[in-house]
Amino acid sequence: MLIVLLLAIAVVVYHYGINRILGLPPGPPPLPLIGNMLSFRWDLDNVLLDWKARYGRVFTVWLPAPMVVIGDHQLLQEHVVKNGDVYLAKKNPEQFMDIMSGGLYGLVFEDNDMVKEQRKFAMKSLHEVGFGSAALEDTVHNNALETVSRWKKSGEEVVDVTENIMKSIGNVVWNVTFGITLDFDNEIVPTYRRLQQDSIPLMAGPFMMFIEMFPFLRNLEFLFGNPIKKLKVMLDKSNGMTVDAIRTTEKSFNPDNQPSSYVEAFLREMKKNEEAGKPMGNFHFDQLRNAAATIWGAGFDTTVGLLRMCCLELINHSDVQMKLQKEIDEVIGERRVVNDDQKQLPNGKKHRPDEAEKRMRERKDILPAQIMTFDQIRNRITTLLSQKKEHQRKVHGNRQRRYVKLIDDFERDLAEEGISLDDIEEEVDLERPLDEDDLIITSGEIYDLIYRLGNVLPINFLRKTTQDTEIEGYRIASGTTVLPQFSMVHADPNEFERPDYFCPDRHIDDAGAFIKDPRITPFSIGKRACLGETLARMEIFVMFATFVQNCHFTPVGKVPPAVEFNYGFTRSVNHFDVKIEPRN
Ligand code: HEM
Repeated sequence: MLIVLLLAIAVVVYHYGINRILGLPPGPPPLPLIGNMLSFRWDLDNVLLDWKARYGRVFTVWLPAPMVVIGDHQLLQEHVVKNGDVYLAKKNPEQFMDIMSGGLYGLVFEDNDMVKEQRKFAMKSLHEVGFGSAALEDTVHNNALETVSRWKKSGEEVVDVTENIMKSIGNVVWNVTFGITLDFDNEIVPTYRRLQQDSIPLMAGPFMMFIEMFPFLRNLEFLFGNPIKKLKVMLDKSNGMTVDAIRTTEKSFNPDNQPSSYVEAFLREMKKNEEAGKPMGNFHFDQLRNAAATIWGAGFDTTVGLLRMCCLELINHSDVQMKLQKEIDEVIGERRVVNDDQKQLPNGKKHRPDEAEKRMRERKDILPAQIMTFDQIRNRITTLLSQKKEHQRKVHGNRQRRYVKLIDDFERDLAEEGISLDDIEEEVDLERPLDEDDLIITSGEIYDLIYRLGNVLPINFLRKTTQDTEIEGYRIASGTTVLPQFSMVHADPNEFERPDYFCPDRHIDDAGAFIKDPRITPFSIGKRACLGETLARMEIFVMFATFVQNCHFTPVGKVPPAVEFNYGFTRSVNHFDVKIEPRN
């Protein structure tokens, strides 16, 4: 009787499809227990794009639990961005978090009830401790300079760029997280990275995916080679390092001072609650330890991986490297690279005199030679243009007109406010007009290579709908797991011609100007997008432009190493060596 019943259920499920029965969008038929796991590959986007072509812009995949996949630019904007609150919650990996953190804490997989509060606090604190500030940019630039000065001395030696990039980025993020300035050659950063790299294959392995669906498997881990026990040993070490760093910060922490790191901001909040006799709520030590570990972990390997990939691509595309060098020589020359080199001209709306004054006060200490008046800017642009060769004149002509127009608009806006240019001319930076529009090839390279093809997260974090909603006519019930797979857009041939092909020119228009592309969203979208975007964009630009300005990268042998990836939660290029010659 039971067999007949099971057979009848199987026939119904086969005939109607499990997705339809459960009210989910269509998708590849899943197998019992393992769903669509047989089709799983770490470079999942190509598999997902095939399914998108077959089943439509929204579809269901079982890996091994069911999830609704959205990998279409328009749909991501219409739903995940516009209905942000519906996609605010994560489908948290509870078993994994129990093993790693002892519960749902931190800033990626924290309990959904604390997301709004903790994100808001983190954003405020990170801004307070220096995101977007000249001081932090200075730290990044100093680390970039230390890196290139070591590379320049490498002579005939073969260089693994990872070591110094890792130290640079590690020092910056450690500083932002704990307020501790490490020696460039400290042991903490490499040890942490080793632990991170050794634990990722265990964390991202199929066993972890299955225990989320079948938690009882945790008791049978001995059958699978004790992955949890092995993982625990490494996690205890890295958690211990986080606790040690927090304790060091605590020793010098003074709640009356402006916090210099996320940990100090958190400690101040704890103290404030305690003094006001308020319950500690979510501002307790477990949350502090996990949030600090998240900022450190999320901000470290992602940026290191992308900068390594840049160096590898430079030796694979020597033509691009030459163009980048030429552009950086012309636009920046030998002066220090600043993040504002990639920003738009001040248009008078964002840069009111008080703000300009603040920015210039911050900058004056570090960039004394670069302050200029508007007249000097006009003169400089004119001189610059007159020196250009015929084929460059067209591009620069466009830019000159744009600069002069922007300056005129700025002047008019100020006049409306009763302020004259003379009042603020002292505060204008010579190099500000030499912006993203000038560093066209550099910006195109960063956009196409790092932001479109870089793809550090092969599978984005899963969300869980907070209320019933509808996508493409399908009713999506509250609590449904959704994968907002923005990287599918970057790899979609319907969006980008020959998407696998690295091509900075696709971001440059016919008039030679750089165009930002809203379809490229490497920091994800909606209300759970990356919290470190401001820092990451600055680090990448300042470091990368400083590398190109100072070093020439060549392959060790005749043939450059292949661009191949290793996968875990994150994706990064395999080990490679280069030779580096100094450029100045
Ligand atoms: C180039 C470097 C980076 C890239 C490409 C990157 C990308 C991402 C992506 C794709 C997410 C997932 C968003 C989602 O769930 O939809 C994320 C989350 C996050 N990132 Fe980044 N990130 C980078 C650097 C950083 C840095 C420097 C920090 C901090 C200093 C940081 C902190 C975080 C945090 C805290 C989250 C979790 C946000 C949440 O779940 O609410 N990231 N990042």
